Amino acid sequence: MEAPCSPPTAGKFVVVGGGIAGVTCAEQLAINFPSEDILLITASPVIKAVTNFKQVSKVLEEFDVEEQPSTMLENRFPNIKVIESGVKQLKSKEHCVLTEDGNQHIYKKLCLCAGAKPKLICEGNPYVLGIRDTDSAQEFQKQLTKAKRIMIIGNGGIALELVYEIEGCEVIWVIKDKAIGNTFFDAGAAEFLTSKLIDEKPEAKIAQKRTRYTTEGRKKETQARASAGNVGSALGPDWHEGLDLKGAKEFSHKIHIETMCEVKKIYLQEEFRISEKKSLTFPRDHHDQSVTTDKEIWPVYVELTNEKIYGCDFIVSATGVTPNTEPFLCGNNFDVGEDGGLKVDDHMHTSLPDIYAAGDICTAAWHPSPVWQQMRLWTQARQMGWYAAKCMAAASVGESIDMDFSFELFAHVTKFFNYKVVLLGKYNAQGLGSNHELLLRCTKGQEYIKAVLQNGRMMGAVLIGETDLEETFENLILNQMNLSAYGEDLLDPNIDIEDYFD
Ligand SMILES: Cc1cc2nc3c(=O)[nH]c(=O)nc-3n(C[C@H](O)[C@H](O)[C@H](O)COP(=O)(O)OP(=O)(O)OC[C@H]3O[C@@H](n4cnc5c(N)ncnc54)[C@H](O)[C@@H]3O)c2cc1C
Ligand SMILES: NC(=O)C1=CN([C@@H]2O[C@H](COP(=O)(O)OP(=O)(O)OC[C@H]3O[C@@H](n4cnc5c(N)ncnc54)[C@H](O)[C@@H]3O)[C@@H](O)[C@H]2O)C=CC1
Repeated sequence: MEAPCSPPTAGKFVVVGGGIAGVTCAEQLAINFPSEDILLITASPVIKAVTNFKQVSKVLEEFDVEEQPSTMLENRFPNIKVIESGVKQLKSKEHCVLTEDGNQHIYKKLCLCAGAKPKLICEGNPYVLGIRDTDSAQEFQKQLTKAKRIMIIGNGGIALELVYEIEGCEVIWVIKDKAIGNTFFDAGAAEFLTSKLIDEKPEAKIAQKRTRYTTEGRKKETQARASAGNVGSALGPDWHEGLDLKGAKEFSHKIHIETMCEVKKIYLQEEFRISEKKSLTFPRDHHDQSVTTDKEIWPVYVELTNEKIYGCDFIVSATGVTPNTEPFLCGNNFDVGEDGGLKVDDHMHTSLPDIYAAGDICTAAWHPSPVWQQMRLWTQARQMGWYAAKCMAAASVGESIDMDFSFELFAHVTKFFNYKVVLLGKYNAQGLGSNHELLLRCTKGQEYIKAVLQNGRMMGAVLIGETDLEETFENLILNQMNLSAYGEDLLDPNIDIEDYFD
């Protein structure tokens, strides 16, 4: 029997999770309260630190992420103490968390930043892999080196990155939608990008921001695992840079896309043999030499809802994430969002006293700005962690603060298919209904620009390629200037629109 937690008289600020959200929150608390001890409890042996942070415009930001041993964080902030152990239970009434190492920790204010885990199409099948942290990415790479054909399910960030990066292996890409990349793009942008997939020649990568990983202290850490049952921190931008994503053969992209369908049934080899069903060969065009033959026997077979069956070496389920809430829910009456996250208000406060949440684990349940939406991304994890710390600090001295400016406008910079991609505001006209217009400019192989307008005001934009328009568009969305008079000039490449709005 565990001893009951003592009452919350001398509790500390406690943060759970060593990802971007948790580390940013702990750092900010440490700065605000230099004479208090801040406890960071994390299941993973390494933490994620934001370095070289640069505010490039009002809302767009750039930074590197370093995976570091937790001692580096403690050295930088002597008042942060890191405990490497998973939280197994939260007793919110007693203001106490219990960790797997058998200890209990009393908090005065707690911030839950335990991230999320892959939402797999089926649990417990050894041929279905998810990618989240360093361990799962390495396992995927190991399997890929032996693979002749894999299947990728899902149409979001991970799938987009994988189909472009994988070489030397046939890829069957199964998507529910008509066009690729539905979480980020409309059909027009998808068409612009698709030409890159058919391009057989690998091209030089453009210089872009990289996630840097420290090697210092990492040797023993790479062998270490997150505490039993827990995942490590999520990977971030350019997670695949250090991995050689090459299959068993010598060629670049070989991708077949099955659109508007899902997985109906997965058969193991023997099950499939008994079923006497027939699988298809890899679809090829006339000048294509297929690497696999009709005679191939695969470890696993997938029947799709369009009745087609393909065999493959393994399946990647890149089908989104589920917030890591289990250890915190039992016995605690949290309000939980439809996506399974802990609902937080505009001060990152959950529905329970003194408990905050930030990053992938939470569901933003405040009334958002008309041009902001939550997406489980690196930048939002940092912004939420930082703002949660500010709110915790203010509340502990009886003050209140205004919502941080970063939640005024959704802004995401990333790279897909070797193009720089900037997404702003309601970039896909999300929630705008039919009452909006789109302005488009596209130069094949170079750039794709889309502006979303409603009642003459810019509500969002997609900028693919080196467009140099992000700051101007960011300002136009933020100041909600009436642009009706400019019409199509707005995207005319012969007009320098920055001059218009200076
Ligand atoms: C493959 C991949 C590529 C991505 N690429 C991008 C990208 O290009 N751009 C972008 O913006 N975003 C990207 N993301 C998303 C981004 O990485 C996440 O949104 C972000 O890192 C979430 O941060 P977090 O701190 O909320 O959670 P996490 O990074 O998941 O951290 C959670 C932490 O909590 C710990 N933890 C979990 N359970 C417990 C427990 N019970 N007790 C104690 N500790 C616990 C974990 O060990 C971990 O340290 C990518 C994600 C993946 C998986
Ligand atoms: N460059 C970037 O910004 C990147 C961001 N990420 C982030 O990492 C996280 C995980 O990435 P993803 O797994 O790609 O999630 P995601 O949320 O980006 O995409 C999930 C995709 O899976 C599809 N899907 C869901 N259930 C399905 C089912 N049963 N069958 C078929 N398809 C299904 C959805 O329609 C969607 O296309 C996300 O938060 C994502 O935003 C990941 C990689 C790159």
